[in-house]
Amino acid sequence: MADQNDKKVVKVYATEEDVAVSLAKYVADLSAKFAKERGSFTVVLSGGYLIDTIRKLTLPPYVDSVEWSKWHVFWVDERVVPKNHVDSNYKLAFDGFLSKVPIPSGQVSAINDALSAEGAAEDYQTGLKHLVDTGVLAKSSVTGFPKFDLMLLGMGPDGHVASLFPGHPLLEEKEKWVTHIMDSPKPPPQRITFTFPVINSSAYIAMVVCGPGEVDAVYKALGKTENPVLLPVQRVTPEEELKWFLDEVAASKLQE
Ligand SMILES: O=C(O)[C@H](O)[C@@H](O)[C@H](O)[C@H](O)COP(=O)(O)O
Repeated sequence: MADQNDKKVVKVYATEEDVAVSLAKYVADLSAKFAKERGSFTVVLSGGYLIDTIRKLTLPPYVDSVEWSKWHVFWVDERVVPKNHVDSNYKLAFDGFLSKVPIPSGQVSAINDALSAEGAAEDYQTGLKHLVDTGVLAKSSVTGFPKFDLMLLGMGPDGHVASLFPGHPLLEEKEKWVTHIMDSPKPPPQRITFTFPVINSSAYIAMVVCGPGEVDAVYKALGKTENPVLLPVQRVTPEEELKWFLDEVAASKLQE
């Protein structure tokens, strides 16, 4: 098996606008590749600024050229709140992205917001199993976990990804595909999240970080000094490629 570092690409763009332009092309190219190879494209979104950074996909040429009918959309994590709540990652993605592109609504897998955190995580996992059984969602021949085509992830200032926070026992989950957290240090406290075995079984991951908030975390994750304890983001190792999209501000400590 290739060294994980062979799969890591770090790209630094002058501005956030340049990141957005380049990210749209990356996503559109992968959409075309998987639509052709598999007949579907399974895309996982996170919350946070990521949704704003994929805005170019909602504009020409992509809004007209991407095969949106092949897309199946999921969330790497979701807050356990109603879908119309200001904290909902579904609402964030709907308002900023999904309402502007013609993805069939039946192919958008939101959490069931009528359930408890535990129930919603189980229900989401059951939905994923069904999609693996019907072949919409691939399965990793390496791990046996579902293999999403592309995850679009953001990172928090503490190096968290999804709702997997530094020092939290959920970092060690090895069996479940989707789990729940009742004590998220970032509000709101109740969330559901994909686990590392699922994140790391995906084919491609774009890690998108712009602006000043995560400068130290980017440096810890990608700088020359080794940390005694890995940040959650440093545990991210997809099967094909991990591509970091940084602007010069986020990468400023790396370039010192
Ligand atoms: O629900 C969440 O909290 C997000 O899905 C989370 O994974 C997010 O992507 C990072 O925390 C970065 O968030 P910011 O963009 O808000 O810094």
